[in-house]
This record gives sequence, structure tokens and C-alpha cells, in this order.
Amino acid sequence: MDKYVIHGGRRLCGEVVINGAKNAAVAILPAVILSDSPCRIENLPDISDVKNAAYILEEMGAVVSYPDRHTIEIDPRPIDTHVVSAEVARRMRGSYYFIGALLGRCRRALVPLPGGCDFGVRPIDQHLKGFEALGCEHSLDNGGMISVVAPNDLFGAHIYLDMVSVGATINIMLTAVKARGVTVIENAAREPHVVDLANFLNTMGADVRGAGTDTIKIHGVQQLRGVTYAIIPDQIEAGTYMMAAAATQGDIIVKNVTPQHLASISAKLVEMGVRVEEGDDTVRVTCDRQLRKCNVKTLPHPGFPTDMQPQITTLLCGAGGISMVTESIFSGGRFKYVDELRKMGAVITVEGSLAVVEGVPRLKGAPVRALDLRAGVAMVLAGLMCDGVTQVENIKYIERGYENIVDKLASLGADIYLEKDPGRAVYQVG
Ligand SMILES: CC(=O)N[C@H]1[C@@H](OP(=O)(O)OP(=O)(O)OC[C@H]2O[C@@H](n3ccc(=O)[nH]c3=O)[C@H](O)[C@@H]2O)O[C@H](CO)[C@@H](O)[C@@H]1O
Ligand SMILES: C=C(OP(=O)(O)O)C(=O)O
Repeated sequence: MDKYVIHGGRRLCGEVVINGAKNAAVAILPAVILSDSPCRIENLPDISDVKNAAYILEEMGAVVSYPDRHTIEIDPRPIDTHVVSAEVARRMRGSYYFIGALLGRCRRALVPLPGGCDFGVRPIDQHLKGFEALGCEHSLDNGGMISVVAPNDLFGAHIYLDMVSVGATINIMLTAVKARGVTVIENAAREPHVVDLANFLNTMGADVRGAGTDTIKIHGVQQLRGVTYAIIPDQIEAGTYMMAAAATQGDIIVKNVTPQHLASISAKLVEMGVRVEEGDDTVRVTCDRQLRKCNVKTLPHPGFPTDMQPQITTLLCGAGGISMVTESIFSGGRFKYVDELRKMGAVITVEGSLAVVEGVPRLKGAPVRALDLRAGVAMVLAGLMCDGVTQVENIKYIERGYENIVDKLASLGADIYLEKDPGRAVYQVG
């Protein structure tokens, strides 16, 4: 099995450039099928989730080309199916956005239940409730394929989400932009990728207002046109490198970011005694002291992101005192990685959605597994901050969301390399 090998204890210093946002990219790529002409998407991250989304588009008949590693051109006109096949779609969460986009394009969709990080149950009832309100019927077959059909067309509706859901907000937007009349989504998610998708759709000719607030209003239109669009920087990749600076008493300038998207992450680092200086599109993170304990609660944006929870919990393992981390988005299922951290000497007790983290002087290197994307990158952070050698297995999860992580960390001074499994002829993503 391929693994990352990390000799810990190096101070990370220098500059790192952040790539485009995974969670924006996996929504914008399906949205392209709503267009009546080709689109060019720039600042695309080179990660396996994006490769898988592009593969699905090609499999459906779109003509796809890559002028360079971070740019994709997609001509959706040849697509003549409403079906997404299961194999690749099940390797990622964002494949469920093909439901919303296909409904907008052709009023029906047959798409597998999505994959993505395993936090226990990840229901999609709010997505289905939204589609129903817009005039759709749905069913699930034994093979895990979801069929959603709008027998009499799509009609704008007033939809209140029972919980703040990024996925449901985006999926409903994708359908409603091509519905007749006005749709209002109440209790909508406000994450930066929700806003980025709305901006992309509006550039194509849609009429989406209020994205970034908890009420989004969409006037349906008949046609959307092809555009050139650049994806926003990845909030979570940026936050992870900020934590790497703090974890190693380092000094890193994180470039190509939107500092406003990082406000909750910066605030927690400052509380821990870390210096964070914001530029126009940079943040510099410097740490020259032992971290202070702090309490963290994950919340929908603009609260502290759940996708940064494993990273900050890891950081708190080296802080002075006892910290409390409350996971309020994915209750229960997002602390599984704590067992891996314990192998490195972490002292953490988990009760339901609360982790109590007792700071220890040093973690020590050990063989550990990436249990999901952010849990995996948390193991990398632990490896960087500890004494000795850490081997991180199951790195395919990390590659879902981090472009070139080994080279980026090595360029900051980390002693990390990828050890390829000699027995593995072909590396399969996802
Ligand atoms: C591809 C993508 O963008 N993934 C992100 C998206 O996941 P995802 O879209 O799955 O997350 P949601 O915001 O929908 O989930 C929030 C909470 O609502 C629950 N829920 C959601 C929908 C639903 O129909 N019913 C329901 O009960 C979920 O189980 C969870 O407890 O937002 C999460 C929360 O910021 C992030 O961790 C993921 O990185
Ligand atoms: C949970 C995540 O991703 P996904 O929803 O794609 O599994 C994540 O990015 O941390």
C-alpha cells in the first residue's frame, strides 16, 4: 500500500500556494451540463475528486480537454443521457450534484447514492424534499440508484431546510435555476462554495440572489450560456497549512487565499497564541511559543468548519492544558481518527460529539491510517509535529482533497516522502 513517511520535528517555513476549492469544483463541474455551450473552468485543483467528476462528464458524452493542469474545457452539448454510472460516482460525495444538474438539464436523473467520507449515516432527505417541492418524484432501487423525475416540469417553490445542509442547498439551486418561477431556500448554507456556485450560475445567465445569507432566492431561466470562470481558493487546504505552521512552530505565508473565508480558523489560532497576519490574498502564520489550550465547536459557515476539526484536534494535542472540541455537524462519526492519534501518544477522551484533549509534551511517531480525507491529513500534521517516524497509510483519501501535499510540505522544509507500494502496478484514485 502506498504511504507517506514523515520524520517529524522540522520547523516549516516559507511560502505555499493554495489550489482551487474541492467543494466548489465538485459543484461547478456538474453545473456545466446546464449550459448550452462550452465552459472553461480555471483554478481547478488537481485532485482525485475533480478527476472523478470530469470522468463522469466524459462518460456521459461531454467533450472534455485540459489546456493545462488547472484548467478544464467542457462541451456539454453532446451529452444524451440522464444516467450516471455507479463505479466512479461512489468514490466521491459531490457526485450527487449530478442529480440537481440533470434535473435542470433534462427533468430526470438516475444517479447512484454518493460516496465520500464515512461519518456514519449521511442522509440526503433534504435534497429529496427540495426536489419534491420543485415537482419531482423519486425512488431508490436495490442497486442504490436514485431515480428523480419531474413528470410535469419543474416549478419554483418555497423550501425550508430542516438543518443547514451544504449539499441540499447546492442541489436545490442546481435544479431551481432552470425551474419555472421563483424558488426560495430558507435556512440555506452560507459556505464559500455555495456562493461560488451561485456566482458561476449567475455568470452563465442565472438569477440567484442572496447566496452567502440564509435565504437564497432563485428566478428560474430557460437558458444558460457557456462561460469562463475561476474557482475560489480552497478554505480547508489553506486552513490545513495554517495549522501546519502552528504545529511546527513555523512561519508560513499561505498564498492565493481569501482571508475572510479563514476568519474562524485564524481566530482560533490567535486564541492559541499564534500570530496571523492577513494580506489581500495571503495569510502569514507564525508561531514561536507553546500553544495555549482552547475550546472549539464546529458550526455551519461562518462558524468553525467541521472539515478543519481533525486538524485542530491534532494541534491541541500539543497545547498546554485541556481543550474541548465539540463536533456539531456530523455528530458521533467524525472522531474515529482519535484512535490513530492515541497510537502516537495523544490523550483524548471522546463522549458522543465531545472530545476532551489533554495536551502532552510531544507526540511520538507511529504507523497510522488515514480513515478519511481530513482525518488523513490530521495524521500528516501529527507526523510533522511529533518525534520520530510516522507512516500514514490509505493515502488515497488524502489525495481526494490535497494537491501535491508531499511536494508542498517538503518545499516548506518537512521531511516527508511518498513510499510507493512496489507490488501495485496501477494507482487507482478514489
Ligand atoms: C462535497 C461537499 O461539499 N462536502 C461537504 C458538505 O458535505 P454534505 O453536503 O454531505 O454536508 P451537509 O452540509 O449536507 O450536512 C450537514 C448535516 O446535515 C445532515 N443532513 C444533510 C443533508 C440531508 O439531506 N439530511 C441531513 O440530515 C448531515 O448528515 C450532516 O449532519 O458539507 C459538509 C459540512 O460543511 C462538509 O463537511 C463536506 O466537506
Ligand atoms: C467531508 C469532506 O468531503 P466529502 O463531503 O466530499 O466526503 C471533506 O472535504 O472534508
